[in-house]
Amino acid sequence: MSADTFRLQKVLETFRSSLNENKEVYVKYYIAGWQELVTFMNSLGNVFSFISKDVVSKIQILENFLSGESGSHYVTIQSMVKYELENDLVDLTKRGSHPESGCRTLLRLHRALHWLELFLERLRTSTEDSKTSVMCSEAYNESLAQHHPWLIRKAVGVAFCALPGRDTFFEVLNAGDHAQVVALLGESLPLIAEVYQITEDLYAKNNLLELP
Ligand SMILES: CCCCCCCC/C=C\CCCCCCCC(=O)N[C@@H](COP(=O)(O)O)[C@H](O)/C=C/CCCCCCCCCCCCC
Repeated sequence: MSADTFRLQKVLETFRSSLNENKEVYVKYYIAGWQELVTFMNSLGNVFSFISKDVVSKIQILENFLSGESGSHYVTIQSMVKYELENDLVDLTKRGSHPESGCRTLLRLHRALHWLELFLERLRTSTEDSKTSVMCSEAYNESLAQHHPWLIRKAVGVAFCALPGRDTFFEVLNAGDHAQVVALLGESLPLIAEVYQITEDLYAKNNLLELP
């Protein structure tokens, strides 16, 4: 199996590594989790490339901060928020001199993490008759869609129609038979939910949930 092969287990491991004992979220592992998900999306075909390009560009912005001269402030989401707010590095109400701050970039991924949580929970509890496209779009409408303009929502709707059926989807997750995938999803979801909630609370406390 090549290093580029997607495995659900790797997603679980990266999100597990992203939390420390103080419940801080490591940016390095958070973006590594997203990188794994991009690998998965790329394996589904070119119709998803406009989505993966957007995720990759956001991962790149955060990687640049991490490896830059202020990298030590970007080790955790908590330290990033503190540093950027204390140094006026975030456009809070309209886009200005900091259109690609770490806080606003991570917020886009954070909203997408909510979609992932809702989708994976549907997948975990799905039956043979369930359609991935329906599960995906229901999760999307309950989360990310509220933040996307009409044109993006339409393009996303088209992409959902190209999703493989449930059986193929389970195979691509590369985690064994259906029962094993369901078990691993059951293990992964609380971790993803915890990372999501910690970030949500931090952003809410600092009034960062609507960054332009
Ligand atoms: C455990 C694995 C099983 C499931 C694997 C799913 C893999 C999903 C990988 C990525 C999910 C998509 C993440 C999308 C991030 C979107 C961030 C965003 O909202 N960007 C928009 C706003 O950015 P700014 O303009 O403000 O910088 C941007 O405009 C959006 C562009 C593209 C559309 C994104 C739509 C996302 C739809 C939901 C994902 C569908 C993936 C289906 C694959 C199963």
